[in-house]
Amino acid sequence: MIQTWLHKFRVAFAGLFWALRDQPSFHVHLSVAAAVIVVGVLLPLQLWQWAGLIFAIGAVITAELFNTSLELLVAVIHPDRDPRIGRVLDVAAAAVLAASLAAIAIGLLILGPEIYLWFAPSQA
Ligand SMILES: Nc1ncnc2c1ncn2[C@@H]1O[C@H](COP(=O)(O)OP(=O)(O)OP(=O)(O)O)[C@@H](O)[C@H]1O
Repeated sequence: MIQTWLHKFRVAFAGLFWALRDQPSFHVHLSVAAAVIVVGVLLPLQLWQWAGLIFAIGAVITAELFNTSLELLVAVIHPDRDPRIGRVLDVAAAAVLAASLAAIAIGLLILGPEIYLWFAPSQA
């Protein structure tokens, strides 16, 4: 039982590390996520704000992993160009776009006011 779960984790982490190593899009997503986390650490964020940021980062990474998975699958089962395959990949890319736009909105809503308060002159 434990061996089965260890195997599930091992293959999942292998997929994650492969995507991190070989997919340039991931480097962009991870750089932005790292920048958001650094800014978040500098600000006095509450737990629910961290939860929002982590959820947004997780959603983008999840969408990118599914997109990458589909690209790999298409490369194997249908390497020739086909407009229907193109539409499948376009929709998968749109999922990453939708998650990224939502993450940008969440980041601005959470970090925007905090950054403003950080730079605003004290009223005291
Ligand atoms: N086999 C195919 N048939 C038709 N169109 C394709 C095919 N492969 C790729 N495309 C088109 O090229 C676009 C980019 O696909 P590709 O797999 O090159 O993604 P990518 O630019 O490497 O994305 P990412 O940076 O997420 O890895 C697709 O959205 C699709 O419109």
